[in-house]
Parts: sequence; structure tokens; C-alpha cells
Amino acid sequence: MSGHLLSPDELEAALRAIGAERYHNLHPFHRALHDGRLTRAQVQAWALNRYYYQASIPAKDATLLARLPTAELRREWRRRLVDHDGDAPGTGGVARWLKLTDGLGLDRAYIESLEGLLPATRFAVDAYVAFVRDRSILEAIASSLTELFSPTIISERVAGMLQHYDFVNSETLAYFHPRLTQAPRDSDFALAYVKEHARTPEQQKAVLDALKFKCAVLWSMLDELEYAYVTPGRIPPGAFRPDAA
Ligand SMILES: O=C(O)c1cc(C(=O)O)c2c(n1)C(=O)C(=O)c1cc(C(=O)O)[nH]c1-2
Repeated sequence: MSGHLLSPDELEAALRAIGAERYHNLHPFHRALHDGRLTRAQVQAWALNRYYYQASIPAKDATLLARLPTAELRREWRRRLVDHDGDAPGTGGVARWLKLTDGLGLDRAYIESLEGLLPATRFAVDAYVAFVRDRSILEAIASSLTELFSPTIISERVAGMLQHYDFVNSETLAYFHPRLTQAPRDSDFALAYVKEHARTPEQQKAVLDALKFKCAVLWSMLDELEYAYVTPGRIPPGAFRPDAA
């Protein structure tokens, strides 16, 4: 597609097509999570690993915030920091994620220590933070666009988990509720930004590639969860062992 300039609406359609093909709602581990086919131990492993993603998102947003050139852009982006970190102890998305890990019977200090992470979780999340730090502002903003697709997966996940697992309830899944309004607000802004600022075929390709990269970050996290926690005997040395928790 190089050389061909897309209209803003064609660019949006191309971005949505990437999500339709590559977003992590299609991963077998997520299908199993939402359909009630995981054990409590496997759900614990998912929540423990996903904690590192959640905890790194505000750091990722802070590196981008520092590079944004206008007060208007910074005001828009700093809301994300408050969403995740809160504005007082015990508030915000990361704190709400810890309510989920508490509810699953995991020790907070162990979760926060990151000791039990799968290696691929660390690599994938660190790659996302580095991407946002090192690439153009346009690519960094485009890499957040997986959030266009997250309200659908979150609705599916909450409904499926409440229906199938007796070890979660709407209080332990409280993390997800505000995301249903925060994610569309954030992704509407990011989508309008890339539609306005990707004005050459090269910039449009960079935007599409940034979204592919981000889909790969999310996908690879689930690949290793599936590898390590579905077939016995494959947990990497040092990673969370449900039987020992
Ligand atoms: O539950 C999910 O499947 C899911 C996906 C994503 C995403 O697509 O990146 C995010 C979130 N949740 C989320 O809760 C969140 O705060 C978030 C921030 C970002 C981002 O890239 O800035 N993605 C996501």
C-alpha cells in the first residue's frame, strides 16, 4: 500500500480492519477465560501478569505527556495518568486492579514485587513503553488505538467471568466498569488525532504499523500465558506457581 494516500476515513477503516484481524479478543486464552474454561489458578496467572501491563500504562503515558508540544494536548493526555494512578492513595485503575488480585487470593506484596511475572510479559510491556518513548508522537498516539476495540472485549469478559466463575464478583471486577467510558473517550481523541496528522503515505503506514505492533504486544502476552499455564510442566523457572501460592 506504499505510495497510496488514504482519505482520513479510509485510514480509519484500515485501522479497524487491523483490530478485526489481530486484537487479543481472538486469542484462544481469552476465549477460554471468557467462556469459563480456565481454573482459578489460570485466572490468577492472567491477573498477575496483566498487573504489569496496568502498572506500566501510567509510566508510558507520562513519557508521552512530557513530549507533547501543547498545553491542549497535555491536558488531554494527563487525564489518562489520573485514570490509572488516581489522585489519592487507593484510587485509580492500578489500585482497582489490585482489588481483583486480592479477590483472587493473591498476595499484594508478591504481585507488586513483579517476581512471578512471565518473561514474555516483561518483554512485551517493556517494548510498549520503549516504543512510546522512542517513536514519533504520531506513532506513540496510534499505538494506544487498541482501545478502540477494548470496550467490546471488556463487556464480553465481565459478563462471561461473572456467569462462569464463582471466585469473582462485580466488586472484584470493578476495574473494568470505568474503562467502558474512559476507553471510548481516549480512543476517540487518538483516532481524530491520527486521522488529522497522518498526511503522507509514509505517516499512514507508520500509524498502521504502530497499531499492528500494539496488537502483537497484547497477543504475545497471552501466548506465553497459554504456553506456561495450560499444559502442565511448562512454567518457566521463577514464574508464579499456583500450587506454591
Ligand atoms: O482489558 C483489555 O483487554 C484492555 C485492553 C487494552 C488495550 O487494548 O490496550 C487496554 C486496557 N484493557 C486497559 O484497561 C487500559 O487501561 C489500557 C490502556 C491502554 C493504552 O494503550 O494506553 N490500553 C489499555
